[in-house]
Formats: sequence, structure tokens, C-alpha cells
Amino acid sequence: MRSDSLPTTICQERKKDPIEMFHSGQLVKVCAPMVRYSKLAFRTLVRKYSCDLCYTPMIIAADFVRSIKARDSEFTTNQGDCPLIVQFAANDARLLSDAALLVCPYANGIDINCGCPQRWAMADGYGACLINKPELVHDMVRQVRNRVESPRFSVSIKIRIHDDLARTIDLCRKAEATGVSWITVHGRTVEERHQPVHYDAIKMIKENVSIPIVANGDIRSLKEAENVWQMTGTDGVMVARGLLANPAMFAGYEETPLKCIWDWVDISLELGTPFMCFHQHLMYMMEKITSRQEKRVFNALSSTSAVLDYLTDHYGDESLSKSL
Ligand SMILES: Cc1cc2nc3c(=O)[nH]c(=O)nc-3n(C[C@H](O)[C@H](O)[C@H](O)COP(=O)(O)O)c2cc1C
Repeated sequence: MRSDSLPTTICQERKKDPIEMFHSGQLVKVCAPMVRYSKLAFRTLVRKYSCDLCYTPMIIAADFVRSIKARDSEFTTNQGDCPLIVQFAANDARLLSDAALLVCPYANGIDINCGCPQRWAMADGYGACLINKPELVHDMVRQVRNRVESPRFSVSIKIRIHDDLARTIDLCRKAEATGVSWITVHGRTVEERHQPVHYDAIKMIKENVSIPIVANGDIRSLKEAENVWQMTGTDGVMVARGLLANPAMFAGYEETPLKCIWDWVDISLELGTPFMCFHQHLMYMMEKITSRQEKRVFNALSSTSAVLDYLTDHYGDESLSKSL
């Protein structure tokens, strides 16, 4: 677990309590947990562009507790990285609460992944299979609550919906009674991949609980975020792929501005981002603004210096673009 400055001090920003944010009546804009992508450098970038709350990628709680190596590679943070939620994949209350104790000085809360539909996760008892195990979710939330002293430390869940929405509503009511701080709903069933998001189901869930609900799925612009927020009556929206394509989305940009691309370069170089991650994010961000031919060249680049040369040649001097 690397913490790039102030490892033991709870940062000032952490006073920005996500629970208070959700009760403010304002749209809370959330960057989703994304394996490989929602790491410190990317979180730093989206925060610069009006993102209110960030999640780490999903971390397997058992590995995190067992191995220092896993902790060092899976979780890096710094003083400006807040408010922050650490998402865990877990199927055991004791292990999850051990993991929560390890991260609680550095984060505002933890989230339990109850939505990952991948076969390996479900086979190990993680992810979306938890929407069918409300008692296990209850035990995990209770143990974290009992062992982490701070009442402000949030425990949230991120779910998919059932075919039978009554079951999802039942799950959410039980989670609320257990002390879950808020629930993020990806409005698709476990089987659904590209089908339209069931925003009506998210609205129905919101109408049946009192805790904050965050709507997730297929939101690609600030305008869409505001529409979904209003349509569902929820307290916030969470975005994954829309932010990969355009990290400045929450600030109202329709396409990734050049400034954001150069900000990514600065931030990732400063924080020491591995080349693969640095390059992959740029490929996502430049998807819409490059031709097929340009993509072929850009995607084949294999060093940071080659990428920097390419960007300078095609998008001008960094200092010039910063003034745009
Ligand atoms: C690259 C990638 C990685 C993801 N990793 C996670 C994860 O670690 N935990 C999780 O709960 N969901 C994960 N998801 C799902 C997203 O958080 C989100 O629920 C889903 O993509 C729908 O939102 P979107 O339409 O805004 O992309 C991931 C999605 C993508 C595209």
C-alpha cells in the first residue's frame, strides 16, 4: 500500500464526507471502479474535471489481507486523492473487515462489489452472485461496522438488478436495515451486456429505500448524467466507460479537450504510471479525435518518449495546448 505523501494523515479533503454530499440535493458525480483503470493517476485527472467521488478498481480482499505485495501493487493513494472509496471483492466477513481496517486511515469508505458478472468472480463467490445472498452481505457489512470505529466510514454496495425487481428491492431494503451507507445500481441484470439500461428499475429502487442511490449505466455526457439523475430521482450518477473516453466529461466537455490529454501526460509522468496504463488511457481518450490511420500509428507506439513525440507533433507544443 503506497501512499505518495502523508501516509498516516487523514487529508483535509476527507472532511468532504460522501454521505453529506449525497444529502446535499446536488448531483454527485462519481468515477466508477474499473479494474486496471481507476488508479491514482486517473482519479487525479477526473477530479481535476469536476468528478466528486472516486472508487479504486476492485481489489480482492483475501489477497489484500494476505500479501504486502498485493497491497503495494493494488492500492496507491496520496493526500489529494479524496473523497475515495476502496472497492473490494469479498465473500467472507472477517477478511473483508480486516481489509477495511487496513485501508480506513486512507479512505472514506469501502464498497462491496455485488455486480461483477464475470464467470471467475461468480465461481469464487464474489461479485454479482452476492445479490442472491443478502445474509452474507448483511454479515459483511455488520463486521465492518463493528470493527471500524469511525461512524463516518462508509460501507456501500454496488449491485446489478434481478429479472424479478421485487428481489432487488428486497435486497436493497435489507441492505439499508443492515446499515449500508448507499447503493450503486448498474441497471442491468447479470446476463445483460449491451441491452438498454433499466433506468425505470433504478427509479423504483430509489422510491423504496431512504438511503442514497447512485444510478449507473451508459451515461456518456454531463447532459445525460443530469437527465438520468432527474429521471430516476437518484442522488448521484456513476460513470465508467464515458470517463475513459472523456475524463473531462463531468466538467461539461462533449469530447476530450487537448488540455485534458496533456494533463494526463503531466499527472502520469509525475506519479510514475506504467507505460501500458499511460498508453491505454490515451488510446481511450483519443478514440474519437483520431482517424483510423492515426490510430494504427499511435496504438503501435511502445515507449513514453515515442508517445510524447507523437503528441507534440500532432497536437502542438504542450505549453501552447495548456493555454487553450
Ligand atoms: C474496464 C472496466 C473495468 C471495470 N471494473 C469494475 C470493477 O472493478 N468493479 C465494478 O464494480 N465494476 C467494474 N466495471 C463496471 C463499471 O463500474 C460499470 O458498472 C459498468 O461499466 C457500467 O457503467 P458505464 O456504462 O458507465 O460503463 C468495469 C467496467 C469497465 C469498462
